[in-house]
Amino acid sequence: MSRPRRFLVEILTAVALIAAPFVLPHLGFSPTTINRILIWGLVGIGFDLLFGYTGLLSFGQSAFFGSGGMFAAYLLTQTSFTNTIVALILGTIVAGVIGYLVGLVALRRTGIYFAMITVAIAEVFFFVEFNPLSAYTGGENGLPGVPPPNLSLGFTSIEFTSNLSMYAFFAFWYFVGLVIALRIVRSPVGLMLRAIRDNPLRAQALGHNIHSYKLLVFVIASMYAGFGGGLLGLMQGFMPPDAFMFDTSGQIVIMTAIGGAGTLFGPLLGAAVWLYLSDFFQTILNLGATWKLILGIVFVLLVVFLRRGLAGAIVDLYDRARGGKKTVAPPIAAAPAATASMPITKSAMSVKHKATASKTGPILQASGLTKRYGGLVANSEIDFMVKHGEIRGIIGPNGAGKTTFFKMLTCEIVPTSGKIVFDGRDITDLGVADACQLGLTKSYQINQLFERLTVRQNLQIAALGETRGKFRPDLFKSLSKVSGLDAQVEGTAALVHLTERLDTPVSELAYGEKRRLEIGLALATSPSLLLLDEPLAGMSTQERVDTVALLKSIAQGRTMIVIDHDMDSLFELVEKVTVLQEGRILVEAATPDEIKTNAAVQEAYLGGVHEEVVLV
Ligand SMILES: Nc1ncnc2c1ncn2[C@@H]1O[C@H](COP(=O)(O)OP(=O)(O)OP(=O)(O)O)[C@@H](O)[C@H]1O
Repeated sequence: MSRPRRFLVEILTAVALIAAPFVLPHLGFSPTTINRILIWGLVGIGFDLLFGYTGLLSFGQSAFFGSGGMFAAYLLTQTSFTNTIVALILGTIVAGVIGYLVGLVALRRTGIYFAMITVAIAEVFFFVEFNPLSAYTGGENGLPGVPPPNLSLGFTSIEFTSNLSMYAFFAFWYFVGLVIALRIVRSPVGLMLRAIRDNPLRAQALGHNIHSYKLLVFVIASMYAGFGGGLLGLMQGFMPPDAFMFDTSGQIVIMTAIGGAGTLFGPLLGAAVWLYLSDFFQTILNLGATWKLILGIVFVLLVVFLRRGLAGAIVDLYDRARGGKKTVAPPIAAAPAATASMPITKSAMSVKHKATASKTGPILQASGLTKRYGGLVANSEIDFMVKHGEIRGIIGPNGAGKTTFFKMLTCEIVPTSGKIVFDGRDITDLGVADACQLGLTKSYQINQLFERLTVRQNLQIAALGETRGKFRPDLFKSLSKVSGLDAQVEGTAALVHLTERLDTPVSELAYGEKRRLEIGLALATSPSLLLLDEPLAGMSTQERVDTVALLKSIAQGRTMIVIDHDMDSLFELVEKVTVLQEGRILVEAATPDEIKTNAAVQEAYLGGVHEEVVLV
């Protein structure tokens, strides 16, 4: 992409920021409202990274907004400190440190529990500000006398006192905040945040430390809030105590919901509408106390009718004006299925396997593996071994414990007792991300994809675990500059015959394609041992034939364990088969022919009918 096109968003934003103070007053915006919009827009960028991109709904932003703002205001009013920019930065750091400590606690839970913890934290900070720390925060009086922004150049100092100069100061920082956020969302970390939003469990199973990424974005959002709090003090010449109020957190959520989450610009648009309407109802229409009621109704209408917020509605309008959304993908019928005759392309051959300590002998050994759920024994005393280069099948009636066994092998669940050794290393107590990093991963019985992202982004998420390890805070690195990523993604797409669909959103794929992508995600992590849990589940007859052909091509030079109920297809693929029944091993490592005539297996499947049957 050419440089101007790559920076189009930044350029358009800069132009809009320059034009705003000349255009908005004609639309009824007061200078103070315009500055407030920038402050809320900036705080909202951090909140959008947390909520819109990562899916973490926090009601605790007031704690960081207040802490950062109060710290900067305290420095500027109660000490001899005069440099407003350094005070802002120090306030931002304080908010970040507090965000880190709060995040350590709050991020231990997810969903509604996380949201509730942040509500409680906001209330705790409000109390602390008013009581134990009132000597520093001014209690209910706040901190008056905050100087206007200034810029010390050594030989001279510029003061931003007029409306326009203060706007320029705030607009500059909004722009800096936006550019930083754009870099973040275009980095590998940005993609990881979206992966966590869409499917945190799969992101973890692909080798990523999702807790660290969540903590990182929580701290970033706290810093944006802290910086915004500092700007509020400078704008008003007074740091108000209500910055800590729960209402502050609520406003950020409301503005982001109106403007559109996951857009970065949504909070700015939301703040513009929200603050404009507040002013309009109170000062122009003189609605008295009823203005809040009307504003509430407007909020409900906006959120109900503009599901993707104002930013989403603008994008939809733009698409419509251009004659509908362009689909990059060919129609589903044109997407090639995998066939036995399809050659493995050069790029597919380049998909890596992780190196193992040895190349022969056992790669995986489980001994005495048991899993109990209360009184139910899902797996009991399983001894199991797979050698390098082997393709092993696992069969067993429904509820035999096959999936539970896979979950223990990939460290997704902890065994009640027993031991798992992978490539000479005891992995029994490791987590699923560590197991994946070592080269042991699985594809799921029920698709676990990142539905809102494209096929390319899905494969990138998987491949990033391999190229970057469990966690790397490379916030400012472009995704396109991660070495080896494109080759791994394109190679894997070729291997699972999804090259044509790389830029198609997963939600638009056919079922068979999704199953192939499910396998592709596991392959893109470069596993040295690949586990496939019912890869043929839910497929039509033709799709099964195609997928078996695909699995045969994938199996070349790999070590794999495959669970499936379709024995005809499985027996075509594997060399040895293990049979599970009621959580125990019934037959260990027999050939498909031995399995077909094994009386115990027939009894397990047919419940005691002792005749030779063809198992299907
Ligand atoms: N999280 C859980 N809590 C309680 N019981 C569980 C849990 N997961 C699995 N089980 C039980 O453990 C037993 C084995 O389940 P599992 O899913 O491993 O069997 P399976 O052989 O994979 O079955 P299927 O072929 O139908 O997928 C079943 O009785 C199941 O109900």
